[in-house]
Amino acid sequence: MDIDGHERVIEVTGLTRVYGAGSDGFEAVRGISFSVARGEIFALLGTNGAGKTSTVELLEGLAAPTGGEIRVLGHDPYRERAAVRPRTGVMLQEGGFPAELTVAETARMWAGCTSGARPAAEVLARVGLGDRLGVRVKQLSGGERRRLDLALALLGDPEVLFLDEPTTGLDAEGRRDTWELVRTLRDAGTTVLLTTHYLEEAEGLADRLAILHAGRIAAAGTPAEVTAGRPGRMSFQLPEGYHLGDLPPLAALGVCGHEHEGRTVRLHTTDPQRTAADVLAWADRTGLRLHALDVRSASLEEAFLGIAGHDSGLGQGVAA
Ligand SMILES: Nc1ncnc2c1ncn2[C@@H]1O[C@H](COP(=O)(O)OP(=O)(O)OP(=O)(O)O)[C@@H](O)[C@H]1O
Repeated sequence: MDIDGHERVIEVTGLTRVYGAGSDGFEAVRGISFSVARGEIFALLGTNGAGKTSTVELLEGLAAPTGGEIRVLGHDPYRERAAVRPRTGVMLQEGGFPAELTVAETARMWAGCTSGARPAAEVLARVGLGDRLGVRVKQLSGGERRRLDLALALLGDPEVLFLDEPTTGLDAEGRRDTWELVRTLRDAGTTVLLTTHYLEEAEGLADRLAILHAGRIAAAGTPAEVTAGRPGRMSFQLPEGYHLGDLPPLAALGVCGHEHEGRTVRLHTTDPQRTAADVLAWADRTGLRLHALDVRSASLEEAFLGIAGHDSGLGQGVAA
């Protein structure tokens, strides 16, 4: 089956995963369905404990689902692991490699277990570890370890790449380099499924995404589809002596919610252009200059908070 003419490389239907049994059982994944086309970057986004890792482990064939069905490259990744594994690359959250081995030794060891492995030095250079070949794993920084994990996932030149929080622990530059590499892989036809806490990462990188919340998909689509119809935001500082009540009636400005903290006013609006035009016209009429002026359409962050609530614990402003 196709998505807009592209082959579906990952198909998930009614997937459930229950930990434990009987009345003590906990349903971490509660009947989710989605598919990923060849050459697409698909992000699974969610709060802590939403079920991202539980889902990805099933896609990787590390455990059998409690219910539902998974097809990766047309096969059941658990029952037909031998058919799927050589064509997929997996970057787990914790690589757990022997601390005493060097970067080059680790990659060579891994290459020995990987069918059709690329030369280790080439792959390490690709993730920016070309000058760290002789360094022991225990001496690597957290970010360098994530890059080593990524290199190992790439050794077999996989058709499908699973990345579980690939940029956690990376600094802004390392994160951008990883995004660039993931885009290059996608452009060369690799299908990438990644999990992330970082909204900017999903927004900037993913062709499509699903927001998981409490084991269910709360929203899915392209970043633009997921944010469509969500309120945008206008914020500014009112000059000394002015109050929110001095503005025209908020409902008449298209405002559907607001916050006022100190001198800063934040308006939530379904029509940012109209709200901005009306507020600026009011400021002109009144002879005011509004400082720290900012108008923006709904971001994935707003969509996410709308779904998951304000205690989401998600990373924000990553690349700042
Ligand atoms: N082995 C297990 N036994 C029991 N419960 C588990 C087990 N593994 C995960 N869970 C629970 O399942 C739920 C989903 O966990 P999961 O690790 O899939 O979430 P996640 O979205 O990846 O979260 P995070 O972002 O924190 O990694 C959580 O409530 C977690 O406590």
